[in-house]
Amino acid sequence: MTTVPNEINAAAAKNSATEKHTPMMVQYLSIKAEYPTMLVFYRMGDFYELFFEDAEKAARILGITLTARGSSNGEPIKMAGVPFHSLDPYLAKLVKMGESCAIAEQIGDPATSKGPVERKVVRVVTPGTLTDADLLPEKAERPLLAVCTLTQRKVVTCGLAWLSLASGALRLTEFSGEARSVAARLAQELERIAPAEVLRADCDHDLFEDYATSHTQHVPEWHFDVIKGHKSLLDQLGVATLSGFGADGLGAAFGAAGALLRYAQSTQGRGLQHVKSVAVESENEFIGLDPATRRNLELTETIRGLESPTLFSLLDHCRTAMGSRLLRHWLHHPRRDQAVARARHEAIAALAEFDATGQLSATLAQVPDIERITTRIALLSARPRDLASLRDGLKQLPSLTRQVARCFVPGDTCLLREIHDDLATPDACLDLLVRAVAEEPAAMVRDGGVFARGFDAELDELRALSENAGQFLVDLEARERARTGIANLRVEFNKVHGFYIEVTNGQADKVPDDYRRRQTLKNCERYITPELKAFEDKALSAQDKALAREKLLYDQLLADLAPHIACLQTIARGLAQIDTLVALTTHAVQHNWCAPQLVGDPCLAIDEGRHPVVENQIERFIANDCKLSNERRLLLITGPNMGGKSTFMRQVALITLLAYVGSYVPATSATIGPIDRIFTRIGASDDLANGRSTFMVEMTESAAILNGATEQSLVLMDEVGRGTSTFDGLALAWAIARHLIDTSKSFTLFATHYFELTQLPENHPSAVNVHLSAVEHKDSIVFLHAVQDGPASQSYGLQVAQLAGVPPGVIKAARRHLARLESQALDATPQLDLFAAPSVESDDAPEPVAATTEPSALLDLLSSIDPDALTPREALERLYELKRLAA
Ligand SMILES: Nc1ncnc2c1ncn2[C@@H]1O[C@H](COP(=O)(O)OP(=O)(O)OP(=O)(O)O)[C@@H](O)[C@H]1O
Repeated sequence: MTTVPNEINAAAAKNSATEKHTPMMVQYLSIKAEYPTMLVFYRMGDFYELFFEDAEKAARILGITLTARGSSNGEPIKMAGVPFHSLDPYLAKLVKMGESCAIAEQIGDPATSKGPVERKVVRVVTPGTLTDADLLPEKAERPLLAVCTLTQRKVVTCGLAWLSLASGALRLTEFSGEARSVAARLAQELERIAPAEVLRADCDHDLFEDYATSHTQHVPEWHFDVIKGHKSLLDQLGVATLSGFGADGLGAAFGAAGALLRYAQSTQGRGLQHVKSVAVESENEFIGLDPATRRNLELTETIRGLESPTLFSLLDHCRTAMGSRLLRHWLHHPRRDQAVARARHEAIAALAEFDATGQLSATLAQVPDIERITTRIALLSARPRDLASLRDGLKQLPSLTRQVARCFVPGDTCLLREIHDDLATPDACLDLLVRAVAEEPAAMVRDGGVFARGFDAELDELRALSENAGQFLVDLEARERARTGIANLRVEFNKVHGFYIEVTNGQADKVPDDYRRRQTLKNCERYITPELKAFEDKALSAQDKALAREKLLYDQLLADLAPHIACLQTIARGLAQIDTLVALTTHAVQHNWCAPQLVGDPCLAIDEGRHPVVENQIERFIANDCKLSNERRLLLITGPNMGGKSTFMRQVALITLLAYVGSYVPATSATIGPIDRIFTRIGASDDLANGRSTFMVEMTESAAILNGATEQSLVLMDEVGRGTSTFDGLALAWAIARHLIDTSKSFTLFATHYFELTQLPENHPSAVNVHLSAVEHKDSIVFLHAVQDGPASQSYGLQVAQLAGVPPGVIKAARRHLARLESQALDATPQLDLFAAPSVESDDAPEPVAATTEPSALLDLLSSIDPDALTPREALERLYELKRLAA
């Protein structure tokens, strides 16, 4: 984390640091004092150099050589540099590591400068304010987020403002409560928004304890002033009131917006003319997904942090980066409003029915990232090739709208119609681009050749002058050869000496008087004539003038495109939506997914559901039903390890999520009622970085579920309680399940290895036992992966261990120990028999299962067994015998 000192500190640092330094170092240090937290790249000739600690840090991160160059103030100057033409890949790497960089260019003229050439920071690159195509990931946003907290009578209000500078999307939200709950919500929001950079007031500490992963900038508290923030939002959006954006009544969020806009503008060195609207997100807009759930469901990242296989990598058939980014956003932001999802389902149905995906995909593949190009136009950083590809992309719009129009009835109001209207060709903008930009322009304006012929008469004239040079030189060469009689005379040009006539030494006596010597080489002399000199002046200045003219025209072109920014943003939005819908349709059609029905009554009825990612990875996936309703709210899922419990639970959550995202789902039918949150407590993982053990993580996540789950929540609980001792774990699992049934009344899938819990349904009719089936075959076990009614009959733990390759000796010892444990369990109370009643004191805990057999019969049998003489199979048979006696 870094701190920006106030101006006074910066000035003091500057004064003391600049004593006894060389003039160049004085200049460097004064620039550095203005950007104390950033790596300063200082332009020197063909290199950008970093000095002192910056050099050490850059050398470490970038793997470049650290050298020393002379000394300043008695200290050797540590230095590391990168060539100017390959700056961007280095910046990309630094920004990825969370560093911010300031690029200081030479802006003075070396010829007229006394002392070091004047330098100025012309570009600031920070993780959350990137717009460069080379520095940004194509398929993800890198938002900048500001957090403002206000406390009044122990109630904390937390306002968030976040901006994706590359797209211009600005969003606000606000929430309040007691400090602890606000901190938890903040952690949740930070996980959802995943900012690349966070701005916070330098005095604001408490709420951030849990969250230190993204790059944090501390800025002065007064940047978060609520009234000033409100004013800067009004100015930014060019409106007199924010009511139209649903932002009435916000406070802290305005403070955050103020700090955010100030910071974003300062990094760009200019206003943000593409940020013209703001969206206010309310707490209940989206289906709540806590950080653990986002991770467990592997939406965009696997639990191990890989990019695939995830739900996103599976569905991302998008042909544009805009579509991929929107798909990623949709997956993390399913809306509670069923109408939004339903509109998308209808669009998918229409695209599939009219078989429109193939053609649309092919056309979309020709479309560039119009969203980001538009932003670069707004920030005046668009390159000539951006404009050429924008032009070519806009030319695809008529074909796209024709294809979309096939899929709805004229007069219909539907999502496809809205998209169709968004994709109307912006004729004036396209016409300007077609007229202005050369078919294949140079990469940089400074190289010339950006504008099309016929766009500007003056430019065409200047170009003609330098282009006609070729013919003039050919003619001149012929004329001079004839005049002098020197057959091998040549007229040529080089960058250092300009135009010249070259005559070999053998012909020197034929050189006329008006030839002036320009350069002497070993075998020849080079001359200039008054005629050639006059031509040279004209041609070279025409070239310079043409370049200057192109630069001027380019600035003008960007200014002329500015009024089209809003319209281009609308087009980008339409393109992203149609691309995402086409991708979802493509997957649905290829994998036989169905349209889910979203209904008002509480229910979750899935027929033949599959796990979208796993079904793609294995040959024969067994489809399973899941039925939940008012009367059937909790499924207790038992079954062997590896039986498919986690897969089943995750698939139910993913199908629910996909339905609300607006996608089709992997099932033959799915009817789903209102859902407000999805909670998951799956798998045990240590969070050692935050000092929390497996069990602590498990209980923290369980606590969040018990406190947050409602009747409309979907809760997945996988083996809760296994992180502690058997009795503690069992007791906790029992009590948690009961709370979910009686108090939360959520739709719950509860997988457990504690067979005692399978007795819950006896006293709680809304709980139901199901199990994943398996059969024993010879000495091994075959998983059927089918969900069936009733509890599992046994757990097959040892068989699974054997399958996993645990050495036979260990398995044998485990069998012996198991037999011993089970015989002890028959003797002792409380018993360890996994089918016996729990030792939990509970008003409705089931009665202990009474042993109906005389203990002596059991003991007799037990004492007759010589465990060492038994084969594993015989041991198991004895075990069953014992159990039969005990039943
Ligand atoms: N419905 C299914 N059809 C086919 N294969 C499946 C199915 N469900 C799961 N599998 C396969 O079984 C493997 C184990 O599944 P899963 O992890 O869900 O089991 P589990 O019961 O949760 O095990 P544990 O109790 O050890 O966590 C999966 O990796 C998958 O390959």
